[in-house]
Amino acid sequence: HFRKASEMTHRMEELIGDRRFVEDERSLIKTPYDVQANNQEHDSPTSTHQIGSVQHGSPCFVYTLAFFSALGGFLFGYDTGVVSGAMLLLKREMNLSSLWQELLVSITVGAAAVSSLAGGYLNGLYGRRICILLASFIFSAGGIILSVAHNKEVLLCGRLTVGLGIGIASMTVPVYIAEVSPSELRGQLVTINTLFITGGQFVASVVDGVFSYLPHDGWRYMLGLSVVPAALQFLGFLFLPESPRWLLQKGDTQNARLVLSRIRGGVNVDEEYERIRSSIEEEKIDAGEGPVLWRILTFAPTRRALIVGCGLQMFQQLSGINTVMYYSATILQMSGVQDDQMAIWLAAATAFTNFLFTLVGVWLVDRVGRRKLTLGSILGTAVSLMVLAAGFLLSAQASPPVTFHPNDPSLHNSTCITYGLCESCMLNPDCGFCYGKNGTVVIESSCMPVDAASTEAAAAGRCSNGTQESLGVFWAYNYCPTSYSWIVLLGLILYLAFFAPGMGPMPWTVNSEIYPLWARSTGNACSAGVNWICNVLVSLTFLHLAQCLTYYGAFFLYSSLALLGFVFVVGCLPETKGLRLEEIEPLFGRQLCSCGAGGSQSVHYIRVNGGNYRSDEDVTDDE
Ligand SMILES: O[C@H]1[C@H](O)[C@@H](O)[C@H](O)[C@@H](O)[C@H]1O
Repeated sequence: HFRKASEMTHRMEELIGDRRFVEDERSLIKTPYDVQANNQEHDSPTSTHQIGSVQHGSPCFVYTLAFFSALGGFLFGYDTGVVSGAMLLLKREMNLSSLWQELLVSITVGAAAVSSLAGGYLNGLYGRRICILLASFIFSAGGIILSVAHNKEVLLCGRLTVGLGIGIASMTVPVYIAEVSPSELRGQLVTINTLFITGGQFVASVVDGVFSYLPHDGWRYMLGLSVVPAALQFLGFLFLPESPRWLLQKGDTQNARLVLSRIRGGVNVDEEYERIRSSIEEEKIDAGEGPVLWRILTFAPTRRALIVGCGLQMFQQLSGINTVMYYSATILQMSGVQDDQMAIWLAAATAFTNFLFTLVGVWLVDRVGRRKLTLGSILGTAVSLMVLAAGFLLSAQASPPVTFHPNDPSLHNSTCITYGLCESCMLNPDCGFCYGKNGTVVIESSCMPVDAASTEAAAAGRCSNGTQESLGVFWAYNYCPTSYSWIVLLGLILYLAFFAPGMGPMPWTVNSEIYPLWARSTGNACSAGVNWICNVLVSLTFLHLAQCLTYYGAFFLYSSLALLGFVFVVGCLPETKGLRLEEIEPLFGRQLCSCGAGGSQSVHYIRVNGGNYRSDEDVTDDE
């Protein structure tokens, strides 16, 4: 290896006449082909091209691989999205208390947090393919349990099972896609996984809408339908190959070369194969001793990558995406949609908007790059959250007063009748606002306890049959009638337009590429774990937060967190567009929080004497 390296060094010196491309003898040797490849990648991000002796053939097979893997993303989106509609039917049929409803929703996310962490270990040991097979098997089992459940305990068991599948899929799929993709398509293909997540959420809301017309057992179809994509993925992966990078790391060189050439359409893969192999050799020196997490934390470049990866995932969730999605039906109700069935369909429209703008992200990621896309997205997200908050603030200030306190003795113990404003009445989940209208002016309003069976009606009085427009009686649960609702609606649309192309997919995409192979499974497991933990945290605290800070306070808080995220991204996220996976680790060799600006393609990093990476321009000949 050493002799070959020296010969190549000499040849390169002859060819290019300087030492700019010559790195220390253990590291990758950049040939003029690499430079040409980089230039070509920038010129035409998706074209089929020829680099010296290396041809990149048709990416058809890679698209097939990405499709079958991204079914994992679809199931992630479907299973997290379908539950809200299913719950409307379930709570009636199984007589679920609010504690049970919360349990059934959050056990899935909690299980995903645990299994994403465990997925790192499984990935390293058994490979990406086995983990994807395992996840789709678990998804199928979970779907079957849910569709045949006859009591709430079995339901809980089913929801826990699908959560386990979601966690493993969420950390494995982006890694697998990144490892099989050619660098010029990698961003786009990994982002397709998030497109499938939001697609799954959209399909779930449509399925919810359709089966909500089926009062008995509709939920069985909603929850059970996930078996179809899960089985499809399982069958597909029986025939699809393992990641060549993982195979090489495990020393299975023959299969690694075979798979690589199959994925690249049978073209000459010598150069790519050699590059991966030499980078694995080199990593053995970096990797050191002890448990992987310890090695990641004690080696500066991987520690920095982990901070960036976990930080991005944390800020994705802290900018409140799942609250906004969950809350969209209410936001839309505030804008004047009274009918519940209509609200379900409008929530589907929100999910579709999220999906549509993720598609914009797929188109942009390899064109403008990860850094610019994330920066624009998080800044826009922060501003839209402010618009949302301002809408809620204005609505709260114009909140109609309670003018009528019913004298029904059965209500005397209820706190609802003590409120003086719609705003405070609406913030208590046990109460709703019952009112009449004179034109657009609210008249004869009262705050009433909610019916035990459904939030669509009051427990007593004029609104005990819900809204009856013909009688001029309106029931508002979770919102107040307001003339500022258009601002809230505008905020919602802006939020999705900014969040979905960048902050939605980029944390997953960036995490799939920033770790060296030895640290990739564990790094992704940790960052996916952070995503799920923050997801639980935000969803469980939202209602309490809204009660303490009111809605506008909560959204202002999310907006400030998004601004903090912007500062983090400015300082810490380097550009990885067009770089090969093996070329990304050096970007983290620089000091954290100055690497962002150093994301330029023209800087070459050199690991000096087996230690830290430095820009080639800073390294002296002696070093
Ligand atoms: O990237 C995804 C996507 O943005 C989803 O819409 C959201 O529900 C998930 O939490 C997130 O991880």
